[in-house]
Amino acid sequence: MANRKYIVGNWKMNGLNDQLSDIADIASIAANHPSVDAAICPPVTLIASAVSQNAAFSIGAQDCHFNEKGAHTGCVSAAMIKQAGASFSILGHSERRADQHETDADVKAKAEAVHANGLGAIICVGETEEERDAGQAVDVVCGQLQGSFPNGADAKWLTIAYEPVWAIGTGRVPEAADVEEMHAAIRQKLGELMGDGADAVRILYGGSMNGGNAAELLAVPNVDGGLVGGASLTAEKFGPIIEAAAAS
Ligand SMILES: O=C(CO)COP(=O)(O)O
Repeated sequence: MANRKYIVGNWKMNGLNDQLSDIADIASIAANHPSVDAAICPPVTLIASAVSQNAAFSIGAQDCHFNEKGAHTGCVSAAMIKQAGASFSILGHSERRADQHETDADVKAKAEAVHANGLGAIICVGETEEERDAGQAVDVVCGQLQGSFPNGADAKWLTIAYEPVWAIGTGRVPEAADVEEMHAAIRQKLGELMGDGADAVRILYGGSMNGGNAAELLAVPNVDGGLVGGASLTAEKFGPIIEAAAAS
């Protein structure tokens, strides 16, 4: 049976208090499409307000530290994002792997930390353009998945997001056949890593998804949803993606 579609907006470093109304607008579109799981990950500063204003809508974080507490200036723990009201966190986004030198081992530890706090995790993987051109895309992504894979993984709390680095924020989207190949490879790798439960783990596609291409991407086998950046910032842009998921 196909998995329920999961459409997640990653606001990255965008959003001041004024944009809380966009989250409310997105939450009401989501409420009209109960067959789809939708969520927004605003900056950590907006999590508590977004949760208190939209009780029935899922709000996530974009990262957290793997340690419970301590001398980590500027970081937040899994317990902190939970207390703010987040129900899950994106982890290992390529922007963090690149800018913050996050390793697979860091991402694995973060996933185990969020799970220990009763939160869900979306682990991001994806190849660079150089890696794709060199024919290494599947090996790189499966290697990241293996290295980042948490102990105790279960579809109840774990989601994978395939985000080709070269498709993020560029308007470039891979061919459907390439998305299909990668998602099938991720599904197979999940099978090796966790056995029977692998089919229920949702695998999202991310990278320049928008209202115009969502239907085609969401129709690809093993694409169980989307992780959306730029097109998640307003209800006008994000709504059509939720609608495409509902129609898929
Ligand atoms: O990185 C992404 C989501 O995490 C994708 O970003 P864009 O949708 O802006 O390409």
